[in-house]
Amino acid sequence: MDRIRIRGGQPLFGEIKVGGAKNAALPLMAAGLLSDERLILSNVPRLADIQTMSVLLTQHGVAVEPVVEGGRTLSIGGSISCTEAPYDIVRKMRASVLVLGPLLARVQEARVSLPGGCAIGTRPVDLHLKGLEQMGARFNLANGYIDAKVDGRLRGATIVFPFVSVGATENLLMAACLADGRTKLVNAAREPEIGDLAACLITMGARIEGVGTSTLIIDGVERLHGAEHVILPDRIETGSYACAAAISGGSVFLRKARIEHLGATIRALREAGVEVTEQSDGLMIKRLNGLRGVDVMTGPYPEFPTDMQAQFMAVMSVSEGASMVTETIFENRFMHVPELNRMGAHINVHGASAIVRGVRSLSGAPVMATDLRASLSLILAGLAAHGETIVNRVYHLDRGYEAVEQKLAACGADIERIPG
Ligand SMILES: CC(=O)N[C@H]1[C@@H](OP(=O)(O)OP(=O)(O)OC[C@H]2O[C@@H](n3ccc(=O)[nH]c3=O)[C@H](O)[C@@H]2O)O[C@H](CO)[C@@H](O)[C@@H]1O
Ligand SMILES: C=C(OP(=O)(O)O)C(=O)O
Repeated sequence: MDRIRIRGGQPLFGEIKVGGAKNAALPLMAAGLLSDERLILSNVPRLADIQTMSVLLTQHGVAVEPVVEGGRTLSIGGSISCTEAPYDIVRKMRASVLVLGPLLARVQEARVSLPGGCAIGTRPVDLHLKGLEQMGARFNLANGYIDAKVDGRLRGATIVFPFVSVGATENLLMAACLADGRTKLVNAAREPEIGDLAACLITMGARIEGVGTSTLIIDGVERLHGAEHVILPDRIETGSYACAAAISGGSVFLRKARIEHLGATIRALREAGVEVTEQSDGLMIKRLNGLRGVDVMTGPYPEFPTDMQAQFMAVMSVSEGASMVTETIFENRFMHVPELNRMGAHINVHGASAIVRGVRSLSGAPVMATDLRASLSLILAGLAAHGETIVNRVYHLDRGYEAVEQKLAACGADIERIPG
């Protein structure tokens, strides 16, 4: 297994290009199941999760091919010959469940492995299933699989989500595009990745209103056609590298970063003493003086993203004063805390909140990455720490960050991958 070695203490200067958003690319690829015609997606990041979704779509019989060998544009298309999403693929990536809505809408049946929990929480899919049931789907849960069927087309329905779910909103939005009649999704998630998915579906011929709001109205059509779509830049990758500049000091230009998707993250960084300036084609992040503790609470967009919580906590661990970091989305997303504490951080967890008392410096140590964003928080701590940090279990990182060690090294970080 690969590891990442960091020798901390170097300020970062330079430029990092932000890639396409993983959490937009995955549902967009699943949307490729909604039409026989080709969906051409560009700005696709090179990530393990994208590879997993490609394998899954191929398993359904759909061709996923780069338009130019080695390029970042994928062509997805073809008829569906198999409706099973097997355990061996779904266990690698929970977002695999996003094929359920499109398969039911397109071919009226699906057999999808239940995703189960992961390191950050139990993560059920009950809202996905309840919504699809309201649209006429029938489910049988047995042997770890969701067996789903619908007689004829899915039917439009009014679905009121009891709380905000990104995945359930995406699954039902895609299903509703080919349903018979009008679907109303109330209390829908408003993450920019959902706006990106809706924009692509509209280009494919879907009729969707309310994009960007918490009520989506979809008038089903009989078929969708091919389209070309450019995936939006990854706001979590952007925020993660902004935290790298913050924790290391220096100044880094994040090319392609879009300020409008980063409101809560940028507010927190600015409050902590980081300078964030919008420039043409990106954001300049500078940290010239010390950092201050800031309280943050995660929540659905536009609130502070749970996917930035671990990285921001690493920054808080070396900021002056105390800060309180509250996690409201996932019940177990503090797995990075004991690892940060092993590096000299002073963090106590009380229920859903972590009290971070800033320390003057961290010290390098061997640490274990437990999930995707926790991995990056340990890399950030390593950048600020004295001495050497080795981050183990880098496969989590590879799910969602492309060439992280190369991007940071290009800005002066002493970081390398040690092949395992
Ligand atoms: C591939 C992708 O885009 N992943 C993102 C997506 O995950 P994902 O779509 O899985 O997250 P959700 O928004 O659905 O989850 C929010 C909360 O709702 C709960 N829940 C969800 C569905 C359901 O049927 N029942 C239920 O109880 C979850 O356990 C969690 O506590 O949004 C999360 C919240 O912003 C992000 O952290 C993930 O990076
Ligand atoms: C939690 C994440 O992804 P997933 O929902 O795919 O586990 C993430 O991107 O931080």
